[in-house]
Amino acid sequence: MARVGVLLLNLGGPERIEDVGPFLYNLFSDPEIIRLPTPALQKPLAWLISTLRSGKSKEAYRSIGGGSPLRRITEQQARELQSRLRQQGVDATSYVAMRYWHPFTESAVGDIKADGVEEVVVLPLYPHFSISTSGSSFRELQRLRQADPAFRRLPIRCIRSWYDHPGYINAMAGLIAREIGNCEAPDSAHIFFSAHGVPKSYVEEAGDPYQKEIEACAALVMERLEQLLGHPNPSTLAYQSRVGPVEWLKPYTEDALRELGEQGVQELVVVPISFVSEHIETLEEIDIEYREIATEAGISHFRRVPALDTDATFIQGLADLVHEAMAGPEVNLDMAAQLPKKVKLYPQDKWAWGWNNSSEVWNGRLAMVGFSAFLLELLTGHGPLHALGLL
Ligand SMILES: C=CC1=C(C)c2cc3[nH]c(cc4nc(cc5[nH]c(cc1n2)c(C)c5CCC(=O)O)C(CCC(=O)O)=C4C)c(C)c3C=C
Ligand SMILES: [Fe+2]
Ligand SMILES: [Fe+2]
Repeated sequence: MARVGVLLLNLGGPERIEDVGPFLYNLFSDPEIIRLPTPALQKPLAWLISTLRSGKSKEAYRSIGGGSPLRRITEQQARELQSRLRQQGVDATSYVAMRYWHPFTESAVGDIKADGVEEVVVLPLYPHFSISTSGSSFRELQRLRQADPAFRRLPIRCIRSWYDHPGYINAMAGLIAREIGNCEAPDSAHIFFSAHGVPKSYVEEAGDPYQKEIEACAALVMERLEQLLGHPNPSTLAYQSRVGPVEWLKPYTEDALRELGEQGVQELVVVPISFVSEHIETLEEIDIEYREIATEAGISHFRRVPALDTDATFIQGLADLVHEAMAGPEVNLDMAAQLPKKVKLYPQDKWAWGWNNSSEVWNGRLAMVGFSAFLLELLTGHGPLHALGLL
């Protein structure tokens, strides 16, 4: 029997307050999170944004006990999945690969090689594919594989997304049904799916399938829930956690909550749909910020369905996914990261006159150069603006 390494991908989170700044710097250094036309500006901008954001982020992490529980929960999921697979006769060892904090992807790959694993199943702990999450981790793994012949030789089977897998859908519907059971009026409780957002351009310009997968997933969960409860409930899907000035997927969670309040909704059951573990966005953003907004909007009963964490049906669902991947063909990282349509992922370089893609790119580049020069002058205290007496 082959020794199988099950590589679980996740985002990672700061474990202590001092980690918040460096964690944010790693996150914003990733071109899959902020896409700049000029790669040389990625690191300076990551430094600037992480410095500006870290106060707000630190406050949020302080309010949930000083750090993210993501590593602890992901490692627990990994242990439970490993023992489930071993009980089912698979010689499996699970590994956790975080994208922006410890244990980093590189160290998980080092452990896989040291343990003499013979084949790898890559399982993102994101049910829905997004360029910014699974896509980014697949690319990171691709870079490591290209640089390392020993890793490249290992057969690899990647699971791209699993938003419609019965194990996951059943587990989600089961948790929601339990929460509905605690409601004052179970038949009319409003189910509110709050998914993590992404910038709208990811979907409309880069062809990110994330929104489609979220919508299909919410519909499947509602279908299964109706079977479990024996009645339909009203539902809403909205997107949370917007960062920065650009437009993200809509409706935004805060706006949808206010609208439901205006419509007279009294009892809300919030479902964190794109997350499979508790973390800052569930514990702080939903439980504290959105609860406050909902209460102000007149929603008197605000309940939140817990994240799946180590729910037994969910862990069995993950084990099924691994079995199915092992029985199927090799799926390499390129295949897993592929987008359905190639739109303007990296903007064109060729110059063309007029108000078009190319002029937008050059406007962007010139603005970035100007902005960096301004930043440099602010930091050093020397430059043309000082010479002119403007700074
Ligand atoms: C499906 C899940 C996620 C998507 C999609 C996603 C996209 C995305 N996120 C940011 C910016 C930030 N994300 C942060 C933390 C964070 N995000 C996710 C999940 C998704 N992100 C997780 C699991 C975590 C870690 C949470 C923890 O407990 O530590 C943060 C840091 C926290 C904060 O300051 O709010 C930022 C910033 C962008 C820009 C983006 C899409 C482009
Ligand atoms: Fe995020
Ligand atoms: Fe957030």
